[in-house]
Amino acid sequence: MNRALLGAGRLGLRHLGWITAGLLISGFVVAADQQASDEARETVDGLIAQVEQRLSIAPDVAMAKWNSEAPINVPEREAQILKRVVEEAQHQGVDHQLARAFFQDQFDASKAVQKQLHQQWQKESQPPFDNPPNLANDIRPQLDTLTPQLIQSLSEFQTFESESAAQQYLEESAARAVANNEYAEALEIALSSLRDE
Ligand SMILES: O=C(O)C(=O)C[C@]1(C(=O)O)C=C[C@@H](O)C=C1
Repeated sequence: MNRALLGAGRLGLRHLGWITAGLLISGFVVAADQQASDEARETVDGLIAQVEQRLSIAPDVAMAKWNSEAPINVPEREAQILKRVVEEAQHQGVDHQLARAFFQDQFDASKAVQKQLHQQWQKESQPPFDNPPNLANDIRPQLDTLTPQLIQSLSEFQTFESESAAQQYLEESAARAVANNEYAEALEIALSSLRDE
């Protein structure tokens, strides 16, 4: 074998070594990913679905307030919810700072949807709606039902949040949900403290 051939052979072997190492490492990474996200996937998807469900109530809130001309921002109602959130979080062993930040995001997301719709209805000179949903009797009780369910999901999420594979899955799943939601910017707000973890 001449020198050139020998050199090419050595180079080939060296490359083969790197390629094999690369394949092995990526194989481990993929395997680790699957293992972690297998269990976390359901929790993450469940939590995102509940966040979307809560946000899907915001147009009803907007309709009720369009008719009643009540303010979009109601700090005393937010404070009342947050008080229960902190109590329930303590009860379920959820970090109350995360719970507070998460619920504040939900309020901010709802307000973003309400503002967007009110601006749109203003432009369209929308008259009051026929049979609007009732804020006190229908809508707020629906939101109150979701509160402990969201805290339960937050508690499950906390067991995975330090796993990078679960975070990565949350990132992918959240991006997908945002891309498919009519109120993308608001959903982005609603998921922001989870993605910061
Ligand atoms: O209950 C209302 O009035 C709402 O607008 C809903 C909601 C919430 O998401 O829970 C959002 C904004 C308000 O500041 C208070 C509460």
